[in-house]
Amino acid sequence: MAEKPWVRMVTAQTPTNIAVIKYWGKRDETLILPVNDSISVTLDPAHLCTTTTVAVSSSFDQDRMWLNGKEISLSGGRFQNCLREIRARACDVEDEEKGIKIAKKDWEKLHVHIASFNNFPTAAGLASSAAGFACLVFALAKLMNAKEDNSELSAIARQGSGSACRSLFGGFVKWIMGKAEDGRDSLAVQLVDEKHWDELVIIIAVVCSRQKETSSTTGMRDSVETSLLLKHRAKEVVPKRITEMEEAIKTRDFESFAQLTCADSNQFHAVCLDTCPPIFYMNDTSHRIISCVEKWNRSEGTPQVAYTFDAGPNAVLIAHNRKAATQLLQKLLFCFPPSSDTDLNSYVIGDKSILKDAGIEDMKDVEALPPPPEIKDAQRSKGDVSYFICTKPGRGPVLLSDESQALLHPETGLPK
Ligand SMILES: Nc1ncnc2c1ncn2[C@@H]1O[C@H](COP(=O)(O)OP(=O)(O)OP(=O)(O)O)[C@@H](O)[C@H]1O
Ligand SMILES: C[C@@](O)(CCOP(=O)(O)OP(=O)(O)O)CC(=O)O
Repeated sequence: MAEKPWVRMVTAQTPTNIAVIKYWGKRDETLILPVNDSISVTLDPAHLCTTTTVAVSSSFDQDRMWLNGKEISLSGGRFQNCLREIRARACDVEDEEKGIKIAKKDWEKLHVHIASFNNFPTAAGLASSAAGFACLVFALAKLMNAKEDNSELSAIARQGSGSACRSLFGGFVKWIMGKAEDGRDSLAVQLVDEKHWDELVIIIAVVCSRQKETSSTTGMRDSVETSLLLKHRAKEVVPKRITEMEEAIKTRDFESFAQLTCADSNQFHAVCLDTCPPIFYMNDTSHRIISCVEKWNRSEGTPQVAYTFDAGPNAVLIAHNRKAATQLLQKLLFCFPPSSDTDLNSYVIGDKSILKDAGIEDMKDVEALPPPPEIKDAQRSKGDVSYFICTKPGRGPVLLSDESQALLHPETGLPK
């Protein structure tokens, strides 16, 4: 090792993902092994992503982490499992430019600093844990020169949070549940990359929620213990749906894709209701959004939009193409206009070009929107949606080589 204090850093950016065939239920709580396969679409990191810088230095005396600028404890089992698994795969590192040489055996003694930032709200039902653990594992693997490919790394990220394993790839991703008791075959694989079906547009309605939600971890534990519907779903329903979903994605068959996505989201929430005590993740606004999409799809004769809801009230709406997304946004803004003190610019974020396509430039345009003809006596309710995010399927993790994007100081290894 070099004699004078040195810091080696790596910065990575990782997307979040939304499941279209849901993971719900574990067969092993510690290793995080699921009761069924799941499939997700990765969301464009331009709008929703985690950036993580990891640093190693002989001068660090303990592992430390800062999340969104605040120091957090790394003592939790999930962080410890990820750190241990990555350290076990560390290899020799040589940085000639900085004169740093770290031998494989040294990694056991060296400590790391981690700084992470989510460009979207943390723990708000937007899968920050998925992007967060994927980014942590990916960045540490690069720092420690681990030779594992992204599928192998996904099996480590899985031990941070199950859904995190699917954030190691872009496009559409399948988490294979695996059979092995030690979980080595429970990992993610890419089905197709983000270019395969690039006409899809995704609009997320971040729904105001007053009630405290049951965490996914607790919720799925209760479902495994009490829901008979979950047993039936995992054994009979999901295996068939996985095959059909893979085919729909491969052939870009939006009709089948939408039917499967909506049905699977609804069944997941039915399992939550079938759990004792029952879990309510969706609220009235979520139900109104479903009804709005169902009515429109029905009136068109063929689905224009698919909806899916995770463990919270937020709606993720996947539109067939830009035209459908434009019409969808008009309908959504009619039904859920911003409250009087919110400006349009902060109400529709992400890819704002869809707003432009919809001919909406200011609040006057929102007020002038016609009611969706397929909804009888369409009501307008202000303030039920916090904001909308317009996005699309996106790429997997990347390394950021520009040091100015690092979250840790290159000399001290402390947050900038
Ligand atoms: N960038 C990050 N790096 C590492 N861990 C993170 C990061 N962001 C979030 N986490 C972890 O995930 C936890 C939040 O996960 P939680 O499941 O409560 O919310 P969520 O993933 O945002 O929402 P949901 O799972 O309902 O979609 C945080 O407390 C932290 O432990
Ligand atoms: C409803 C879901 O979003 C559940 C995600 O659960 P988590 O991955 O957050 O749970 P843990 O593995 O306990 O961390 C469906 C999905 O993403 O497949």
